[in-house]
Amino acid sequence: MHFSLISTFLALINPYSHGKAQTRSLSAAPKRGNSMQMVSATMAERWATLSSTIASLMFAWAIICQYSPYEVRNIIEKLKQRLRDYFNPYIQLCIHEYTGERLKRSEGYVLVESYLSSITSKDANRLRADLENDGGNLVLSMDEFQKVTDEFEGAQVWWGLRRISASSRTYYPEQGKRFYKLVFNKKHRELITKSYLDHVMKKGKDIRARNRQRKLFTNIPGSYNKMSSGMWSHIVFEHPASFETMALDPEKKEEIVEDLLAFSRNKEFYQRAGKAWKRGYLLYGPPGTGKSTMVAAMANLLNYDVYDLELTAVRDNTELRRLLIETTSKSVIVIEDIDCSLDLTGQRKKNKDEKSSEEDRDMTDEPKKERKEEPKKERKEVPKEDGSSRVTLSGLLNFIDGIWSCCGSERVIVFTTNYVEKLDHALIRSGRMDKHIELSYCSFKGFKVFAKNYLNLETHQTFDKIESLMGVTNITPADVAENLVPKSPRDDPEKCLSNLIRTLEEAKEAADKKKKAKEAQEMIGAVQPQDEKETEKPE
Ligand SMILES: Nc1ncnc2c1ncn2[C@@H]1O[C@H](COP(=O)(O)OP(=O)(O)OP(=O)(O)O)[C@@H](O)[C@H]1O
Ligand SMILES: [Mg+2]
Repeated sequence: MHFSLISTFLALINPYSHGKAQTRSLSAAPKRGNSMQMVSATMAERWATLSSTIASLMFAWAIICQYSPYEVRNIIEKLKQRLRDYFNPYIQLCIHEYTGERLKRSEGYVLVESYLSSITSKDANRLRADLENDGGNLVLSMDEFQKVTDEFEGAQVWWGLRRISASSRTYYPEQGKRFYKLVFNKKHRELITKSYLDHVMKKGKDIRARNRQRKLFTNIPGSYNKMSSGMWSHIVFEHPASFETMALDPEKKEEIVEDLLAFSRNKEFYQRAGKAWKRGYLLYGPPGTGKSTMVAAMANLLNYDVYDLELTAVRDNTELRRLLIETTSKSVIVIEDIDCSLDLTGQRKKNKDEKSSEEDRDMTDEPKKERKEEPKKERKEVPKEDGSSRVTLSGLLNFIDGIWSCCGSERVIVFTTNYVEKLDHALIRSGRMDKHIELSYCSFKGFKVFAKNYLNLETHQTFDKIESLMGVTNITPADVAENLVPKSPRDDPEKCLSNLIRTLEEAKEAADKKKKAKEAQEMIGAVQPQDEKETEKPE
């Protein structure tokens, strides 16, 4: 069968072949009795002829391709492609790594990469492990020229990573252009192009969100990476604080956690109510009571980035607005120690002073004409002329809930302060700072959280003493933590607890002394006027 086909083919393509003579010689061969030798000789000749014919054809094709006009070549190429498509039952879809002028990595490519990282490890023989952008988790992905199979609603698809080698003239000649190739059967076209690709993008987003490295941003110039193009510079946010490790009353802790979770899950509510999807928290209390720690715990709970806004480094209200615009969704924007960040109440106080002096003038007989002519603009917050920040209270109020605050969503704004009474009421009213959380001295319940986390103790014979001492002394969680931290390898839980008891006793003694001194002073104060009267009498 094969021989006849080959000979027919040769006869067709080579009119000068000796097909007939050879056929004749084949049929005559048995008569001569040396058939085997003859067959092999003839086959060798035919193979030689065939290969020389193929070589000639290829040569001719190369000449045609090179010297025929561009239009002809184009037509041939199109015909070839159509012929291939006609017989090919599969569809091929490419997702390239870079879009445009290599400026930006394609989001689709990144999501496919994330999606495939979940299935490649099962299938591909060669894997690649990459660190996430900021040096976080190792992410596995398939290496080049590997293929993995996936299935979706009964349809089978094949993914492959390919590379077109780049010319030496490109900017990244060593990299070439990478792309993912998806191959599937024509009959699944609808299913794959709609549902399957949606599924890939959704799952890719989920995986990316899980592997995402959260960032801590600051607006202090040149503080972190100087390569940062925007107004914020950042580092990876890796604070270990969590609500589990925070020493707080369990009820209070639960209330805060529920409030935060309700906020993050209430997208529909905010949309329905026509409110910007943001929430303000004011954390106040003495130093060392865990305000900054709680900000970190909030960000970790919600899986948000943190923007640490240093108000004194912001030049004016315009810059403040620009900073706000550059923040992303899913973030905690924190202004620490807001009472000492800027003299935000100063302007208002000044206005109040002006107002009161005006009222004073009203009391006097100053001519009314002059007062009417007083330009109104002078009453506005006047920016400072020196190099310091010119952010005003109204600028900050607008930052929190002005019209610009809606560009972006799912944002938590946190102010921390040691002196809540110093703050302007407008700054902390509901709608701006929706929830006020007081963080105070350590309670016994808070101490038990420390004992569990630091010393792995649920109960101990000293706990009663500690409870009674804590009832009469104020000690900050920071001080409790400091006493419970082992300072040397020999420090066991007993030692740490006795350290704490000593600190508590000392604090109690100091408080008692202070109290006695105060009482004595009050006594003196009560007695003094009488003495003074007595001394006055003889005079
Ligand atoms: N409630 C708490 N739970 C757990 N640790 C705490 C708590 N409060 C304070 N700490 C510990 O004390 C240290 C200081 O706390 P933190 O910096 O959060 O206090 P702060 O209230 O922000 O103080 P400041 O007002 O001076 O900024 C932290 O390192 C933390 O370990
Ligand atoms: Mg702090």
